[in-house]
Amino acid sequence: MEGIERTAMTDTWLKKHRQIYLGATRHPFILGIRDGSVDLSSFKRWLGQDYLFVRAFVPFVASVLLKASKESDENADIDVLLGGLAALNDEIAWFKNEASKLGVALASVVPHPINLNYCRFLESLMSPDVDYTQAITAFWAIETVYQQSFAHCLEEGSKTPDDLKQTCRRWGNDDFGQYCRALRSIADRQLAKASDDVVAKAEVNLLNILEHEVQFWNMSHGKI
Ligand SMILES: Cc1ncc(CNC=O)c(N)n1
Repeated sequence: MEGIERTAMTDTWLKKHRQIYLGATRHPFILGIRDGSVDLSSFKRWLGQDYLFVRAFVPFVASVLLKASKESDENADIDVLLGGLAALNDEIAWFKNEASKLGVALASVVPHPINLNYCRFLESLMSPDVDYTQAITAFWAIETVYQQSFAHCLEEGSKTPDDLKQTCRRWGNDDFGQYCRALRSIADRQLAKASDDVVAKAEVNLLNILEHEVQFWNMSHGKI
């Protein structure tokens, strides 16, 4: 392998699965935010469900941190993951504040079956049988879908209403973009030294995540 640079795995996958990836990051719900046509009831439904998702995401991120501490020799990985947990702490406070502004009672939000399904998938990734490479790759994918989706709503030419801009900035800001790039480079480093079996599993997980994310956005319509 010496002297031969393997192309970054995530790059290969995003090219190979471009259409599915765009299905998750350019979903009609996001396009509706971007052009201002989204309705408030959809936004509120997404907010309530995503709050529940984020609460379930915390133990998943903790499990990735635990795997990093056991399986990675890089202290820097822990720093990145700890930053991720700190961001989730802010995020939960933001959800509570946003929900109270919009009159969404978080304590009485009933988790939708699509949400429960995604949370069950997260739980399966927390198993000790799932190694650090798979866990960090899944983590990168989940964060990146939100980063890319909301950054799209802030690009030149977008007509995102002012009151939705702060939501978009939460995931679409440059720091979050930098953080996602850090996760991506950890994932690529791990994938470059992983067995074919682990790489294959990580790719299947990526496809599952993209599908879960599409379903999650679909939920905002309230028709399913
Ligand atoms: C369904 C879903 N996917 C990804 C994220 C982004 N990560 C943490 O906030 C999220 N909030 N919700």
